[in-house]
Amino acid sequence: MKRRNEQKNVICACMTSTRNLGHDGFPGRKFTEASKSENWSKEVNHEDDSDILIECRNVYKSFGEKHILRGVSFKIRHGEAVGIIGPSGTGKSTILKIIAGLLAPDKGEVYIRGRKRSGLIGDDEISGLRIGLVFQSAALFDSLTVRENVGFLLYENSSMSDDQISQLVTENLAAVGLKGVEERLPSELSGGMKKRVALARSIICDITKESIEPEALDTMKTIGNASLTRTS
Ligand SMILES: Nc1ncnc2c1ncn2[C@@H]1O[C@H](COP(=O)(O)OP(=O)(O)OP(=O)(O)O)[C@@H](O)[C@H]1O
Repeated sequence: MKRRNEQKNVICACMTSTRNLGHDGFPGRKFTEASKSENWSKEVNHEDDSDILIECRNVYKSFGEKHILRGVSFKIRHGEAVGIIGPSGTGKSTILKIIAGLLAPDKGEVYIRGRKRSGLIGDDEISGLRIGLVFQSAALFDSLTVRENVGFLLYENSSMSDDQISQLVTENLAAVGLKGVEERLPSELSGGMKKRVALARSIICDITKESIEPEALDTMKTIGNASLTRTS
């Protein structure tokens, strides 16, 4: 994954070798020395906290008797791209859902750009935090073409013409390395291509946010299972 723009920041949850972090001039930082979430707090000390975009403080989350997150604390700074690494079922997606406001923590706090997230994503007071999601399952609409999936929000909620939307869709697909797939159905794509289509859908929301109703943006953010969160 390469950073295209200094203003974009990406957090991802994945199962990948730690050696992939920090390559290609890409600032990687490892939270986890072990899979347990209580070890996620290890991080480099910075003197200046003014560039913190996302901060989790002592976050706890259980599902019934399963204590998944036990005091997770970390800060993510402007310009950083951070991978959360760990075995399946250790809570990577759970912490992303909490950051994005799809789940509430049992205890602890999440700050986005210094603002405490005290509710879920649909709450008025936190609208406009501009967190985009790409879902683990891609969460594409099976019966819609790639063009319709990526432009979904715009077709439904903007005043843009079909031609304008179409052009934006093509540009955003090209930005994620996909060309000539606009008229395909999701079933005709590989798993990786589906993920990139989902990423294009997330990016298009950000680029065109001025022309979209705020409530529609919130709706778009809540579909599916998050594996990657992007803020700008
Ligand atoms: N809504 C839920 N209800 C009950 N249990 C849940 C719920 N969501 C997640 N869990 C449980 O919490 C644990 C952590 O799930 P999570 O999806 O965060 O793991 P993960 O680290 O992202 O896993 P993977 O790498 O396999 O995607 C798992 O045991 C899962 O079964």
